[in-house]
Amino acid sequence: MTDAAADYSAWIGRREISDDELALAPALAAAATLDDTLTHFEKGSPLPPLWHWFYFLPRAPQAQLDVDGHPQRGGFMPPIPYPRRMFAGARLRFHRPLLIGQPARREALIRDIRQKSGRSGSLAFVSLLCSFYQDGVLCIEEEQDIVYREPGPAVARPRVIDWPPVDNATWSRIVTPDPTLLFRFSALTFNAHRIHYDRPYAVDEEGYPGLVVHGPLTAVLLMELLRKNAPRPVASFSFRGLAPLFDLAPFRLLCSGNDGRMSLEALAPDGVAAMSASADLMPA
Ligand SMILES: C/C(=C\C(=O)SCCNC(=O)CCNC(=O)[C@H](O)C(C)(C)COP(=O)(O)OP(=O)(O)OC[C@H]1O[C@@H](n2cnc3c(N)ncnc32)[C@H](O)[C@@H]1OP(=O)(O)O)C(=O)O
Repeated sequence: MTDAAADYSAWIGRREISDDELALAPALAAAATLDDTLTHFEKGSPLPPLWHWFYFLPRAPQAQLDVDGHPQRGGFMPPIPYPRRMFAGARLRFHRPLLIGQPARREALIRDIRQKSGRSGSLAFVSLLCSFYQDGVLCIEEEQDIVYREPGPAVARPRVIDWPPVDNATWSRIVTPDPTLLFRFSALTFNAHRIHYDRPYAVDEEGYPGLVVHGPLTAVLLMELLRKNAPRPVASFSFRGLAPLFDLAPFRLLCSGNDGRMSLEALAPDGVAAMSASADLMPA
């Protein structure tokens, strides 16, 4: 790989187009993984928000995977040399639901690449703008932040507290992130990143205390809490990963708000926020 201080401006503006038929099977597999036994899905059903992540899957041949399981950098993604890739966050606007069983298109654009200095060391953020179309109509706009970190000290195993009670106005859920859930989510997204299923790699190579929960999984679980309880569909959603979650202990999801402005959090087993998110519901 190249120098961390290298100029990656040639990657800004790069585009990648991916077409998919939005088959029924991935939606049924996602419903099983997310324990949704109530929603009936068939061809023509609207895809729940964020479930577009189960389509337009990466197609890098096995021979082109890097040691971490992601496609080698230097193709669509810039050849940033920091080895620790993480999904940092995203901001989405939902204009119209994608419909299952109909062709759709994803257009991805590298919008920005920024080098930053954080408490964990040097960071490089790649910001992707992804637009999703069906019948030529823009359905979803998503700005995604992928971060590459330099190696740092090993991350400590999380402390575990007893969860305090929540008030009646807050929707909450405790999630047990066991390896089967992480495996099924990796399979749904065709994400071969080894931190999510290869414990020796996650612990010995990347310094995590356990398997890492996918940021998009935590975001989907927060969105599911909203989808099952909110009175109206979600118009926009944004989230930021603050600290990794692991398969070592349950974590808690919280959602509260009013007038259609919702605040959401995923709390690590020690009670500290690991992801913060916000959502706006469609107007009444
Ligand atoms: C899928 C998939 C991979 C995954 O799912 S990995 C698991 C999910 N992701 C995570 O668990 C990430 C959790 N977050 C972190 O570990 C840390 O927040 C992070 C990203 C390493 C940064 O921590 P630092 O303490 O080093 O950073 P600072 O708080 O000091 O901030 C430094 C500057 O960076 C900006 N920044 C920090 N976090 C984010 C973020 N999540 N999104 C965007 N920007 C962020 C922060 O604002 C500071 O910027 P300034 O301009 O103010 O300097 C897969 O690989 O596909």
